[in-house]
Amino acid sequence: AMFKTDPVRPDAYREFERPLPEWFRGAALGIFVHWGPYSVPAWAEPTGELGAVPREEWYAHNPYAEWYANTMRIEGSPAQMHHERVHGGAPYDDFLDAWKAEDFDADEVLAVVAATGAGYFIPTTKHHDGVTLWDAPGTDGRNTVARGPRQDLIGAFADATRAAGLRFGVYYSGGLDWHFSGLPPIEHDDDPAPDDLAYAEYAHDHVIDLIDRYRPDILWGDIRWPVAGIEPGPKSLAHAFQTFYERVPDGVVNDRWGESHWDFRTSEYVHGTAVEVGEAWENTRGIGLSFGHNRNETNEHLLSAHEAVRLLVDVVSRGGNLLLNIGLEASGRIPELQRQTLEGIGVWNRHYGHAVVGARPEGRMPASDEPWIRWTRTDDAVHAVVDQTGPVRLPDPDRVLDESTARIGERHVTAERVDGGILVDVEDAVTPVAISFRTRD
Ligand SMILES: C[C@@H]1N[C@H](CNC(=O)c2cc3ccccc3[nH]2)[C@@H](O)[C@H](O)[C@@H]1O
Repeated sequence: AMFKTDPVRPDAYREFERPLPEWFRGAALGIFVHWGPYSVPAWAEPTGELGAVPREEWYAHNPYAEWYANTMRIEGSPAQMHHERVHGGAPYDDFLDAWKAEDFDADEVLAVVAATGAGYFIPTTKHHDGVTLWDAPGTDGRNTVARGPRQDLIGAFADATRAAGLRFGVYYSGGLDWHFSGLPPIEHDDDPAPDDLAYAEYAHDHVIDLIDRYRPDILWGDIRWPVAGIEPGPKSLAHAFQTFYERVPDGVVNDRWGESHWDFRTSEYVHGTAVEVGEAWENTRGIGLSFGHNRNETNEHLLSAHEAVRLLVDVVSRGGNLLLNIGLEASGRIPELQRQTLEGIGVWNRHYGHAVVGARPEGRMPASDEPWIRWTRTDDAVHAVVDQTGPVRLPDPDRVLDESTARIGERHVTAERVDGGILVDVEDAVTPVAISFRTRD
């Protein structure tokens, strides 16, 4: 199947296993960017979230606007009708030439990203349409240096990310490349994907080039790796991982490189129970229903800042990171609705980031979500994040904590033990509220 099953770790890849670097484990939040020729039409049906849409509907009504090159080729799909009506059925590559990135300023994007409190930033370098955002080997000019933006967008992002003091990652679509493979549109989960050695070596050379030129801290593969590239050989995936860890000793790779190796697991929209255990995992999603910008998305489709913060706190309380995606407009601007959510996350993190950045699970999961509460732990403190104000009764935490040290942000608050719990008076605060206690063990 095209999507990852539960990858096994062949012996040939065991040499790459290592402890998860603290910089990744404690990061809490990463920001993704999907940006490509698909950002010109920026059109998809806001069908629903991955996991909530029946699989038989998914491909012809794909809410992922970055799948436009596939959806527009499906007979009778609304995207095909849209493409005929609005773009006269023109070749997809016309969008590469129409993509000007005229308002793009990498430092401006990274200023918004850094203000969220995120610890890392990952742009797409090649999505499923095969267009590379740098002058990648073998692309024969089908890239953003030779055409469209006429700029090494990955280099610009890498420099701006480092200048902003964040870790830098690269997303690479290993499992799908509709241009290279020339296959018919995908309409079912198990439709074929490029698996031959020629493609595996082509993709290997791209990953090596990204490592050599941008020294990414994260290799974020997608879908999977071509099977022919898993086998030993001069251009095998093992060679790429070897090169990566030599150049970036505290680098990490995700779990979408086929049956090979991973430093951290990933889930997408739907929380994957098999994946979300321990502390080496990440949940990714768009701010809306799509990763690529979709002009059809309105407020109702997007996470508000409040909803995004609750998701962030929930993920961190269970040991993971949240990788939240921005779909940039073709111009290079951040869509206004998405910017509002990002700014709201930043406001919250300025108040309560101490409860999530560098935090670990506190070791209990709430029985229910009424009232909603999530616990985290940092070096010498325990944090109860609640989503209400007024008198709040915290269920008795297993850890012995000193209720006399209760704080909300910098402010000391009164907390008293009442039958089997701790009563805290939460006055006007930014919700959700992190109530912090010193531990006394
Ligand atoms: C970030 C997102 N990834 C999609 C491919 N998804 C997977 O390979 C995938 C989904 C998923 C869900 C649970 C566990 C593993 C998974 N892999 C792409 O098809 C989207 O365009 C977008 O780039």
